[in-house]
Amino acid sequence: MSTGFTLIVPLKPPAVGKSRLAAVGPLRERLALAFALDTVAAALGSPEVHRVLVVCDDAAAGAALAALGAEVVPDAPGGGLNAALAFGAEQAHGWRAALSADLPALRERELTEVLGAARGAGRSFLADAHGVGTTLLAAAPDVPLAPRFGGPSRIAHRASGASELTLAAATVRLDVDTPEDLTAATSLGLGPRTAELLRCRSLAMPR
Ligand SMILES: Nc1nc2c(ncn2[C@@H]2O[C@H](COP(=O)(O)OP(=O)(O)OP(=O)(O)O)[C@@H](O)[C@H]2O)c(=O)[nH]1
Ligand SMILES: C=C(OP(=O)(O)O)C(=O)O
Repeated sequence: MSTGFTLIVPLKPPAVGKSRLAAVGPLRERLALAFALDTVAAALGSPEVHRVLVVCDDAAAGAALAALGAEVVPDAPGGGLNAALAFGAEQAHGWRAALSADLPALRERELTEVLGAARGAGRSFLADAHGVGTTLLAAAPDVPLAPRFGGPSRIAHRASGASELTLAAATVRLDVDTPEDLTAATSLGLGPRTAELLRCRSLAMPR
């Protein structure tokens, strides 16, 4: 069995996800997919990653992610984020980590460092850039992932006994929920698909 991680990446259908980005207008749906593509492409480049399993009900998004090399399974439980993650985790063995799909600045080197650090604990997590949520939750072989994402999940993961990872890893922490987060991710350096989409938008905008 490979010793690399299986990453479980949950993705809401882009047509309904990223609602807090409504202010960007009709580009929101394409941005949601571009974030996921940049996240998965960077993740697949990490030598710590053996497999990326995306849990998503949208056929077009699933096909685009599969073309990058991800495996895609439908969100069969349909019971929200933690149910989707638990379902994905059931289909993986060995080291597993849940990773948010909205990390458009993700750098493979930083993800590699975080996953390497996660091997020091049975179950561990990385808080988001705001220090409120979680972007990554990892578990050793035979340790249940027991995801508690959603809202103030940093405190929920701590309370559940997971160890908090303390690396800086700015690009792994920066999940984009709001236009302000998108500005912050742009400063860190966006992945190519998200950057291209924003470049086309700025060309289309009247000066
Ligand atoms: N498969 C699946 N993924 C989900 C579900 N809910 C959230 N996600 C994904 O989980 C990650 C974190 O979710 P959020 O940051 O809240 O994303 P979101 O729900 O698209 O954003 P908002 O509409 O602004 O709340 C993102 O990658 C989402 O696409 C779900 O019910 N099923
Ligand atoms: C799902 C989460 O967060 P958000 O909706 O803020 O991205 C989380 O951090 O657990």
